[in-house]
Amino acid sequence: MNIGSKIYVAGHRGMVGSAIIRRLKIDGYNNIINKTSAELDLRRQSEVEEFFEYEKPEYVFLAAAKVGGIVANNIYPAEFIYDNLMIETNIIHSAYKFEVKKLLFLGSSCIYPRRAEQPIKEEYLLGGYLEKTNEAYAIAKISGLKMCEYYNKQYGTDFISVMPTNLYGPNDNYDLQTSHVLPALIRKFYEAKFNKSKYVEIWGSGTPKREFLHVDDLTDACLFLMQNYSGSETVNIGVGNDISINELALLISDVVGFTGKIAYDRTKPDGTPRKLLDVSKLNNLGWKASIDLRTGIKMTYKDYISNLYV
Ligand SMILES: NC(=O)c1ccc[n+]([C@@H]2O[C@H](COP(=O)([O-])OP(=O)(O)OC[C@H]3O[C@@H](n4cnc5c(N)ncnc54)[C@H](OP(=O)(O)O)[C@@H]3O)[C@@H](O)[C@H]2O)c1
Ligand SMILES: C[C@@H]1O[C@H](OP(=O)(O)OP(=O)(O)OC[C@H]2O[C@@H](n3cnc4c(=O)[nH]c(N)nc43)[C@H](O)[C@@H]2O)[C@@H](O)[C@H](O)[C@@H]1O
Repeated sequence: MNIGSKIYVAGHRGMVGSAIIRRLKIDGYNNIINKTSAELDLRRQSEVEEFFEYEKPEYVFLAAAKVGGIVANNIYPAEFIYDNLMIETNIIHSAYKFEVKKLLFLGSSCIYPRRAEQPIKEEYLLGGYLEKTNEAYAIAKISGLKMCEYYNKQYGTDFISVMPTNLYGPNDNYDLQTSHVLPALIRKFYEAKFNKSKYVEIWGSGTPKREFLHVDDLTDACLFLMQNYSGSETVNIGVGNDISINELALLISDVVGFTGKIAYDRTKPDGTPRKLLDVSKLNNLGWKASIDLRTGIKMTYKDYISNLYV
C-alpha cells in the first residue's frame, strides 16, 4: 500500500471506519474512496459489484457492519446475522472478482467459545459453544473470516482477518439501548452528574470482565497488519489485560467526577463472563497497544463533551 493506492474504507462513518480514514489522511494517503449506507447499501449484491467494477479499489478495509451492545445483539439476532452475512459476502466476493490486492476484515472477540480458556488464543476458534446473547453476530463474523481463508486457499487472494476486543473512542454510539458498555457508562455518569442524581444504574451484576482497546490503537494495528502481515490465520488485537464492569464503572465515574452510588439492573444480561484475548501473536509480529484505559477514557470523555455542544 503506498500513498497513491486506491483505498476503499467500507463503513467510513462508523467509529472504526472514521478512525481508519483519520489515520490514513495523517499518513498522507490521498486516494481514499467511501460511500454511506444510503448511497450504497452493502447488502445489495449487484450494487456492490457495480461499485467495485467501476471504482476498482486496490485495498479494502471492511469496517462496515451491523454493530451493537449486548442488548441490541440479543433483541435483533435476525438483523445481526442477515446484515453482516450480506455485507461480508458481497464485499469479499467482489474483492476477489475485481482483483483487490489486499483486504482487511474486522471480526470480533465474540467469535470465540463462551467458556474459552483465558487468555483466548486464535486457535480456540470453534472449540466450544458460543455466547447466546451474540451468537447471530458471532456466526456471521466466523463466516466472514472463513470466507477470507477459503478465498485465499482457492483463489490465492490476500485477505486478512483481525479479531479486535471491545473497542471505544471518538465517534462511538451513545444510544443507551444499542450502545456498548463503555460509551453507555460515559453518558450515564455524565448525565447523572449533570442532573445531580443519587445513583447510576448499570446492567447485570457488574462481575463480567472485559478488555478495552482504544480505536486509535486498533487503527494503528490494522495499518501495521495491512503492511506487515499476510496469511489466513486470524490475528487478535487487544491490550492484554481486562477489568470487571464494576471496576470500569468506578473508573468512569472518577473521570467524570460523579460522586453518587452505583445500582444494578439484574434483569439485563451479563453475557460472556470473560473474554480476554491472547495478543502474543500480534506482539511477536512487532505491535503493542499504547493507550492505557484511564487516558483513553479521558480522551473519549472530552470528545463526548465537545460533541454535546456543537
Ligand atoms: N465497536 C466495537 O466494540 C467493536 C469490537 C470489535 C469489532 N468491531 C468491528 O469493527 C467494525 C466497525 O465497528 P464500529 O464500532 O465502527 O461500528 P459502527 O460505528 O456502528 O459503524 C458501522 C458502519 O457500517 C456501516 N453500515 C452498516 N450497515 C451498512 C449497510 N447495509 N450498507 C453500508 N454500510 C453499512 C454504517 O454506515 P452508515 O454510517 O453510512 O450508515 C456505519 O458507518 C465492525 O466490523 C465490528 O464488528 C467493533
Ligand atoms: C464487542 C461487542 O461486544 C458485545 O458483547 P459485550 O461485551 O457483552 O457487550 P456490552 O454491551 O459492551 O456489555 C458488556 C457488559 O457490560 C454490562 N453493562 C453494564 N451496564 C451497561 C450499559 O449501560 N450498557 C451496556 N451495553 N452494557 C452494560 C453488560 O451487561 C455486559 O455484562 C457483543 O454483544 C457484540 O456482538 C460485540 O462482540
